[in-house]
Amino acid sequence: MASDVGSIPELDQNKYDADEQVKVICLGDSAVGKSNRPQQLSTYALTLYKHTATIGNKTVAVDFWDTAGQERFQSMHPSYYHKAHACIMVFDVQRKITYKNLANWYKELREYRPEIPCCVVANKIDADLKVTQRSFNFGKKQGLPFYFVSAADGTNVVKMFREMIKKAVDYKQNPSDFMDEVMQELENFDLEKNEIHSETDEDGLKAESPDLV
Ligand SMILES: Nc1nc2c(ncn2[C@@H]2O[C@H](COP(=O)(O)OP(=O)(O)OP(=O)(O)O)[C@@H](O)[C@H]2O)c(=O)[nH]1
Ligand SMILES: [Mg+2]
Repeated sequence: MASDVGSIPELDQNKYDADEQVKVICLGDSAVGKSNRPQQLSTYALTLYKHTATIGNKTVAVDFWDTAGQERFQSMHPSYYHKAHACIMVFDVQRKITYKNLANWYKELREYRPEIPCCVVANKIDADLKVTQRSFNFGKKQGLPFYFVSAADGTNVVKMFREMIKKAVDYKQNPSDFMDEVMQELENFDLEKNEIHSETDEDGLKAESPDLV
């Protein structure tokens, strides 16, 4: 599924001067289709997909974090959750156990990231379109957005990713978790500091000037 992000027309990998930068993580059992790749040996525990999206008039650099293998232990390393701004939880509509396990993934997510936006994705609907008539209440109970998706034929993938990127940006700019508020304050502070430096440079007062160092 994550590899499909590359086909989003608004995404342009060459834009690096983004206005905002967010981290989005994927959670879910093995083989639900998080990476949408034919079965392969899990050589790397982590794959990072870097993309640039245009949301409104802003360019957003997105780091999509995807796992391979680690989720078989039913738990992720804390660094996976660190500073994530949104989470996409995936299950396979063909395998009930992957739906049941969402509760465990969600519990772990909330231990590390109590407030970030999260959604539930029912993947592989191409295998049996009838499933879209069924209701999967886990997401509803938690008040999470829900998407029927096929990573194989692309149904709803772009829509879901775009909506989650937007939510990630909104969250980053307006965090409801205290530590995240502090992080955002620090980032703004750094930005202001850099602006002051570049203004100073334009005035010809360079940092290497001996009396300023
Ligand atoms: N029919 C169908 N098959 C899919 C879809 N998405 C993924 N698959 C297949 O499901 C299998 C598992 O997909 P992966 O993307 O490797 O699953 P994963 O969740 O990344 O698995 P791990 O990397 O082991 O955690 C592969 O054989 C994919 O081709 C889909 O939307 N429809
Ligand atoms: Mg994978």
